Amino acid sequence: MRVVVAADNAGVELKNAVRDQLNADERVSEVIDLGADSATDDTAYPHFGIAAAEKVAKGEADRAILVCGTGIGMAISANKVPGIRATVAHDSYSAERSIKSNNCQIITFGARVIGPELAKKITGEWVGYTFDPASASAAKVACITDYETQAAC
Ligand SMILES: O=C[C@H](O)[C@H](O)COP(=O)(O)O
Repeated sequence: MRVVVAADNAGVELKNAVRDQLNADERVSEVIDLGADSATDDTAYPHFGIAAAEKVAKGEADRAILVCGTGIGMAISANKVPGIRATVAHDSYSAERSIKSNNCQIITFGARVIGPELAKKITGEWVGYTFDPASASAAKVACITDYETQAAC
């Protein structure tokens, strides 16, 4: 699994902690860090969120974890990229269902909301989940995709 990580200045520290854990996870083949590299980088979160989501949408990565102050701005930004399903996931159950129900490629964390230990725990669990295209959830996700591509659903 290839995972992109990115954060704005509010999320740099948590992003780095998540990145380091992903790098140590043998289930993860590649971690692509798009920055920010420093809390002094004041590039706004949409630039990071959109860049990360585009990498996933292009097939250059499988998933992404994005961090800002709340996780909300990153989720909104990533969801503007066609084909991307992103959500804030500050608890284990939501992170699990983001994959199993919604086939989300991206979860986001708010560094002002969640602590590093819980974020790392959720990250480890999240890597282990896969979406079942034969599940009853698949048609529901397909409805979203159909809307996005302007087909009826
Ligand atoms: O969703 C936005 C993020 O939380 C960001 O880190 C902070 O945004 P703000 O400076 O506009 O509050």
